[in-house]
Amino acid sequence: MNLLQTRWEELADIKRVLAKRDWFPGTSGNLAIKVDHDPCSFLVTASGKDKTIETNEDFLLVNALGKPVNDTHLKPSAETLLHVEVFTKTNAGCSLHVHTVDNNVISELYGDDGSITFKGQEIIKAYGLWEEDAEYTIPIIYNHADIPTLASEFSKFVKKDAGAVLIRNHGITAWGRDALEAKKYLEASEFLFSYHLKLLSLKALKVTI
Ligand SMILES: CSC[C@@H](O)[C@@H](O)C(=O)COP(=O)(O)O
Ligand SMILES: [Zn+2]
Repeated sequence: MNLLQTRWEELADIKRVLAKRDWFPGTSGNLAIKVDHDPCSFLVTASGKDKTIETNEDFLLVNALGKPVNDTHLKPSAETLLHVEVFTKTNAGCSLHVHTVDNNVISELYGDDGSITFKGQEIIKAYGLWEEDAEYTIPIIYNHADIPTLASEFSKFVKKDAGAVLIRNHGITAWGRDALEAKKYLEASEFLFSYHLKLLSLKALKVTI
């Protein structure tokens, strides 16, 4: 198998797993995996497709500008420019974007604060933070409809080879040095969102009864 096929299979595996979790409602979400560093090229999901279905047209190869490398009728994801920021500013190898109810609610609850910080949770180790009092902060940005504007706002928080950014009432983009790390950041974040919302609801219930 050549490098392109290997990366295709890796991304297809992640897409299959995330689809099983219902993390692509209404055709939302997009995934990207780096193929080459110099010049930069990456596979990205084709735009507007039902990402729960597997086809041989799920991904296309794009360059550092997010433009298709080969002649194709496929359109790169509408949010390809965000993945461009990840791959051109860091050594990340994979970038994942999903819309979930939990990430949308968290982004709305804490959107005015501009970030949410988690602490005192074992799963924070998934971000590579092993100290007992470790904290992990996820920035929350405004959901600009203009994608170049959204990408440039997003870019302000793309500083490390692995990370996560919430887009208010839209979704999350998480990335890592490889597919495993990007998935780990994404899953840890969704775990923390779900835990936090459950805890808030139960605390509110306790107050009212
Ligand atoms: C129906 S989801 C809205 C889309 O604009 C977008 O946010 C999204 O995540 C999927 O867009 P896509 O172009 O398929 O990658
Ligand atoms: Zn989106």
